[in-house]
Amino acid sequence: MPSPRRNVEVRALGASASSSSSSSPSSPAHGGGRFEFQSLLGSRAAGADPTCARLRVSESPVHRRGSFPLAGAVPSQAPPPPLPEEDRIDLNPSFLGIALRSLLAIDLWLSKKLGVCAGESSSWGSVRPLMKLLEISGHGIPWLLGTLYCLSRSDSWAGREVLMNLLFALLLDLLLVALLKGLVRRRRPAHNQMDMFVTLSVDKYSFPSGHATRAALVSRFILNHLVLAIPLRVLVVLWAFILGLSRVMLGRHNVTDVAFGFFLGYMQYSIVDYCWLSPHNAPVLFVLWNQQ
Ligand SMILES: CC(C)=CCC/C(C)=C/CC/C(C)=C/COP(=O)(O)O
Repeated sequence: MPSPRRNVEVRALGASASSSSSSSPSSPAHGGGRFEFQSLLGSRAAGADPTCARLRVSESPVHRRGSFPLAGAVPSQAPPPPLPEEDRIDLNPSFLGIALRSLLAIDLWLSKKLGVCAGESSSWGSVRPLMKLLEISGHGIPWLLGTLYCLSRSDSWAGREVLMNLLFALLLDLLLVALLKGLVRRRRPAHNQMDMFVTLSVDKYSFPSGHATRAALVSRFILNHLVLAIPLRVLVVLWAFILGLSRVMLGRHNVTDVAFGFFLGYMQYSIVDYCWLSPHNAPVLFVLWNQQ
């Protein structure tokens, strides 16, 4: 008794097609089996989904009798009946899907290549301690404690206003990064050693890089609110860039985590600037702080 055969169709959006009606299942050109692409234009009459071309996997060359060692064990004589709609698996390899997959593959490959300080035995393992020092320079705790300390020492309204907004920026950053990490749940690269200085539970995830968001946010904040000589301004930008690069070199992140982190941090500053806290729009905050 012939074993029941489950047909699976792979839908390819926009794939070029040849109508199934024009090819015989047993024609020599098809080796007795059949690749069935139903054209976007040509298969409406056959009741096909007009947005999809279909490849019947069970009849693909690898399933053809004799074309694969195991396939010969299951004789197939009659062409299969038409597929019910619910038996199809939509893989939908759209152009966007293919582009994203390719970007992801490049991202993983490049990140692995750049992860030269991921372990002591890595090719640049000797600079790992320096990278970890850089890591602490962009960590949330020193920035939060430093800002609180400066706030407590500040004796001018203008200084307090800037520092209050920096505190707001740092807290907003922590919140947004935690939210995104929890939503996206992208794992850190396999070559990462989880030996980071104080982390939150969401920090087991890598997208986006919290260090990169902070680096972009803080450096844009400093450049806009501190009067610095040009060499110092260059140093601030360099610090942010090298901190981002060090995340990939340490194996903590993939390149896209850091790139998106820079973008997010940059945008976060725009939010902070837009909602700028001042004694006029948030008097309670300033009065409360003054009473401390
Ligand atoms: C007020 C409060 C919740 C402070 C928490 C500060 C803290 C532990 C931040 C975590 C910073 C961190 C390890 C971020 C991870 O950075 P990635 O670049 O590895 O994403």
